[in-house]
Amino acid sequence: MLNNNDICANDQLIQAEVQSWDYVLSYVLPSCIKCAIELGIPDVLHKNANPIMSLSDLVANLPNLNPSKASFIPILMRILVHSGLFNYHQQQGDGYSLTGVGRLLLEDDPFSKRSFFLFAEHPVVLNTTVSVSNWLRDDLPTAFETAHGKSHWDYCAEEPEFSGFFDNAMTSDSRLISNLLISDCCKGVFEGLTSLVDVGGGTGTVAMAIANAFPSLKSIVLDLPHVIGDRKGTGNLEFIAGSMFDKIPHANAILLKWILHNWSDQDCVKLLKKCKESIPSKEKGGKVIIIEIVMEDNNSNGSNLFKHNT
Ligand SMILES: C[S@@+](CC[C@H](N)C(=O)[O-])C[C@H]1O[C@@H](n2cnc3c(N)ncnc32)[C@H](O)[C@@H]1O
Ligand SMILES: COc1cc(O)c2c(=O)c(O)c(-c3ccc(O)c(O)c3)oc2c1
Repeated sequence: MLNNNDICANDQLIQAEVQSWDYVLSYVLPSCIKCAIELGIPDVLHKNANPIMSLSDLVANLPNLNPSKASFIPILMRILVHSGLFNYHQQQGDGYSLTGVGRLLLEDDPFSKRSFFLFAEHPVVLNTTVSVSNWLRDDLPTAFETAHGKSHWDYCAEEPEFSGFFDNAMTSDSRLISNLLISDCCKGVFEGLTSLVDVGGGTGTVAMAIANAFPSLKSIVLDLPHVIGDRKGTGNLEFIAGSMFDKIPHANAILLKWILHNWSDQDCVKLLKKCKESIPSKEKGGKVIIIEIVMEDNNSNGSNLFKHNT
């Protein structure tokens, strides 16, 4: 048993205590970001900070803030300043402005990540994340099924409100990535292709950018019927509703952006075999282009575990 003097001298314990508060309170920041977005703070700052906006002007311009809650805004702003989303300018007469990452919370920024923040804090997602330990104890394939009784995709087909949040989140990421894909650093991948299927291509943001950048390349978006809806292509862009596990249209190339990570290894093998059936051989120019977030394997322990199991 440690006495008080031992605790005082135990640097490791003090450090662990500090670190544990970081973990315990880590739920605060995402909920503050959601709150700021829903109150319209980033957009109000963007329109009115010239170059900074005072707290009283900010509070007066928030469209749906109940006046009785105005005194809570400084603490919200303090958390968001501390986290690097807003700047606080003390020398220039007390005021706020947006930082570079804060700009990504704007509704109309071309690379806005707003929808991803709102999706990540959606109650359906939060209920999934708190179900992980139950999922590890039951025999269902995903934590989503443990929490909601059906797969994420079946749920989306039945719940247009949640499906909209998900599709908007994916679209927000695709805007930045599609600009990158057609830029000098990546466009070589598409040169010489005459057709491409964006499998699970969602609302078509990436396929549309590729179709515009390469007029002689036909871009096809394949996704589930509730995502394609009544989207119609134009010119060299086509939308097809269907399941990638049934049939993938024939093309020179297939794009899989953020698809494989959603599926088990067995399903990925099934899907990649379907892809192979739909493209020419490698020698004849066929290719599958995969875009995923890759974790670096610097201290190998975690990912080696996975390698042993698969
Ligand atoms: C993580 S999202 C990625 C969307 C898009 N590729 C992107 O990066 O923004 C996965 C997509 O796969 C689609 N999807 C899921 N199951 C599918 C299936 N069986 N056939 C076709 N698309 C499917 C979903 O509707 C969703 O649009
Ligand atoms: C880079 O961040 C990503 C990328 C993705 O492709 C997905 C994704 O596909 C996904 O289903 C989900 C997801 C997470 C929790 C849920 O409860 C849920 O219904 C869906 O999150 C993602 C996050």
